[in-house]
Amino acid sequence: MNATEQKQRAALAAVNEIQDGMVVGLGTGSTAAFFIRALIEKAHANGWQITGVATSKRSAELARTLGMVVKDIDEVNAIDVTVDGADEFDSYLNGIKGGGAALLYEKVVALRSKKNIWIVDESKQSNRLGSFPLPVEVIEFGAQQVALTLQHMNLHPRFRMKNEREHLLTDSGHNIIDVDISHITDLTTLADQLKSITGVVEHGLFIGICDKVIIGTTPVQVLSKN
Ligand SMILES: O=C[C@H](O)[C@H](O)[C@H](O)COP(=O)(O)O
Repeated sequence: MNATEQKQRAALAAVNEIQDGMVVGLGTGSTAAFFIRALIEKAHANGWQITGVATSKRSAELARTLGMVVKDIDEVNAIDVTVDGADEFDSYLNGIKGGGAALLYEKVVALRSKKNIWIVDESKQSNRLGSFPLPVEVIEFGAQQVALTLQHMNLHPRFRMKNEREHLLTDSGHNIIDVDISHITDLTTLADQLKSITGVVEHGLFIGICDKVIIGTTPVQVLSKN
């Protein structure tokens, strides 16, 4: 079964975690898009009232186009569960996110959710995080200075590009600098160091946030936090 089929299977399995009346955090990316479509289909078929809280303009637009009520995070009292993809995860359910540049809103929503589920294909599983470049979201002003700091930290920074000349801009108008953390062993310390750099808004290390990973293999594998 290829990666796309696995993403679809994981997304379908995650829909089983949702009940009528829930406020659901909607992740971003190709796997999350499968989930949004499948959830809305089930909600329509069963007459469910589901409210979505989106982690990107893309996901909000997709959900609204398909008929879901999507609210801003500040308009809901609580988020029952968030279902999102991941770029890499390990056996502790820590991971790297932000391959689609949505890490900031994804983390804001995840940290306010009662439960976080990641839906993935098996290629995302890793013994040690760092094969996927870690996205660091930075404000545009002084972004080159932050890149220099990251260079001095030996993290081989590279700006995420929109095209040959322009930096990519996130939904918040920030830049993304991808860094190489494959040689770093203490990721908690690295996370703290990155957050302490003025100009850094957030990074894509999600440590201790995910409660459950659903891998769309046959049969589906579920990893839960102890
Ligand atoms: O910024 C994007 C997100 O973190 C995505 O959830 C992540 O990149 C996984 O995307 P996909 O499901 O397309 O592999």
